[in-house]
Amino acid sequence: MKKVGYLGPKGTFTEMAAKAVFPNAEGHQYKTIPSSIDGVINEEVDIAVVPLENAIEGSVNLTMDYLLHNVHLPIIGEVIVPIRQHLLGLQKNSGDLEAVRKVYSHPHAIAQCHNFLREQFPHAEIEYTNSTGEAARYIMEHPNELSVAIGNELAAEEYGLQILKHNIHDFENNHTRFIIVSNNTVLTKDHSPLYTKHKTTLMITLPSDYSGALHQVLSAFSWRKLNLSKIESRPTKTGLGNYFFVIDVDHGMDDILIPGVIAELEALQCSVRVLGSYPCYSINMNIIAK
Ligand SMILES: O=C(O)C(=O)C[C@]1(C(=O)O)C=C[C@@H](O)C=C1
Repeated sequence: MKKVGYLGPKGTFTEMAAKAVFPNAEGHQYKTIPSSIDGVINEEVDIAVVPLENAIEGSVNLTMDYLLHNVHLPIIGEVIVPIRQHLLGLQKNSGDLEAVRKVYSHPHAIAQCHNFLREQFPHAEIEYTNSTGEAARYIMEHPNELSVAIGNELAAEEYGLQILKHNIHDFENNHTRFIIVSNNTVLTKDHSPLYTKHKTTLMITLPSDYSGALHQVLSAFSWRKLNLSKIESRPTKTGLGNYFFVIDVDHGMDDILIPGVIAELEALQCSVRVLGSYPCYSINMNIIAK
């Protein structure tokens, strides 16, 4: 049986993502995103599932930078999960939300609910936790505090909390994209009925800063009619203004088009690292509810 590592404790969105794609795997919970990735490097687990991008908050830079700078681990899959943030608390505190002193959650969950928090709890303190699951567990463990958490319905169930308010995220179309990394596993379109398409992610470093450099890079994709679904620049961490580009191509690795792009970019003196070519899965609320 495969072992899958993810951000714990029980009741995180990452657990939802991992269980949707690997329903029969043995789950291992880690305290942070880097430690779940290290779990694969240290061979404690076969696979790690980590968040990479949220529709409201943007990229999870911690994940991106850890994969770019700290480890060499291929991306073997992607899963997109709808994110429904709820206000969670103990039943005994449910009657008096005005009395709430502190709101606990993961920084991204807090950021997804900024407007709600400003309107409903203008004077409450925000306490950041390593995950939404950790916030929910904290509320359960501290019944005498006048505190609430932001998290999902799995966490409410796991820690015996009540959903005090449903769907408190500020924008309806809230989704998070998780990536799956592994050294010993290859996923295919047949792995799961949630399959949608294949993608390839490339990390490209330009040789130097000259006019039209990025245009040349992009034209290698455009004349081959390769659609890009994301382009992002991240600091190389070698000095101000030094960046590389991370580009998602809506196309799996093949024998002609992607190798052609790579050869063309290398001829332009760019360096290219393939971060992964992988199947994408997408889940809906009905699957989560099961
Ligand atoms: O705290 C969790 O539940 C997580 O799985 C982390 C995380 C994130 O890092 O963005 C995942 C999905 C949501 O966007 C909020 C938090």
